[in-house]
Amino acid sequence: MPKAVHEKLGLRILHVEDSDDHQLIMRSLLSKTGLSYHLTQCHHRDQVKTQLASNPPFDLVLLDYLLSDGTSESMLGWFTGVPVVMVTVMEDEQIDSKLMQKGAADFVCKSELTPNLLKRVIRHALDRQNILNQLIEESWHDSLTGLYNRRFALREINRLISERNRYGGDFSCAVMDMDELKLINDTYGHQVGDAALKHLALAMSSVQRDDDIAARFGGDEFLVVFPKTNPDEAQKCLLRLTEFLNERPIHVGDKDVFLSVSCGLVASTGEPALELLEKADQLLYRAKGEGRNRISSEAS
Ligand SMILES: Nc1nc2c(ncn2[C@@H]2O[C@H](COP(=O)(O)OP(=O)(O)OP(=O)(O)O)[C@@H](O)[C@H]2O)c(=O)[nH]1
Repeated sequence: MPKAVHEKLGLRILHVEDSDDHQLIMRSLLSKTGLSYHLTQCHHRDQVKTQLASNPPFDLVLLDYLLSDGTSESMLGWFTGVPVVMVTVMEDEQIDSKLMQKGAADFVCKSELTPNLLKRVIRHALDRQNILNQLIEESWHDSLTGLYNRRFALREINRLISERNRYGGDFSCAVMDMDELKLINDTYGHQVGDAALKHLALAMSSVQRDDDIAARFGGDEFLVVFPKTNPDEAQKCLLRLTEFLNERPIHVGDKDVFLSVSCGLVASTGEPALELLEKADQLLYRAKGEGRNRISSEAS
């Protein structure tokens, strides 16, 4: 059975606490939990920033609520994907629930902490984070094909647009639509239609490069984002996809059913995501209108 995170060797814990005495108490409590850990302690925000910039990511943060220069509430956003346990001098239900809503994993009172309680709080925070990470992962994927979904793809496109507009750098993007899926559904049934969509997803995953992002946008519409790629290079990837589909039909009984896609390929010029996708859609309609099974780009 795989070990839970908290049982693995060397849990990397960051403790943010401005008082030397309370740092010492936390060191002592942790040493009695039986956990195996590496502890980094910081007194103030700047030290935390330095740690975050220079260290491998932490597995858990113990964050004192009240620091010498104010509450540490705003720091909750600094530790994406890492559980943060707030440590405080006294209980306060309102602050407790406010911080939990802002993403804190737990809220514990210094005077109540014992090694056993600390161990349990750490274990629960890590388990909770694991479940959260799984949910986040699932919320970014399409359940039929396993590809990324529209939400994730749009997030990535927006990220690439910001990067491009700040630092420069080409990226391309292709909207694609399976040809004649309605006919496949009507002829062979919806299950075969589903199998066709999964086959296309397999083709996309098989030909994509590591950095490319393949997503199902919905229905029979898909999207590939090609970071750091001009349309000529992106076109080569799409041609590999076409080849894959030409060489590998899906089998329905003793029949081979060949799939094809129509694509609209565009290069980002820094416009907002929806404008970029609208341009790609127009080119996709052109590809459909010109007979399907083709790539339409701004240059073609
Ligand atoms: N099996 C299956 N069919 C789906 C799914 N999502 C959408 N469809 C079907 O896909 C078909 C898309 O039809 P159209 O938009 O007319 O496109 P098409 O038949 O592929 O024709 P062209 O795009 O013009 O080549 C519709 O019949 C939808 O019901 C799905 O998840 N599974």
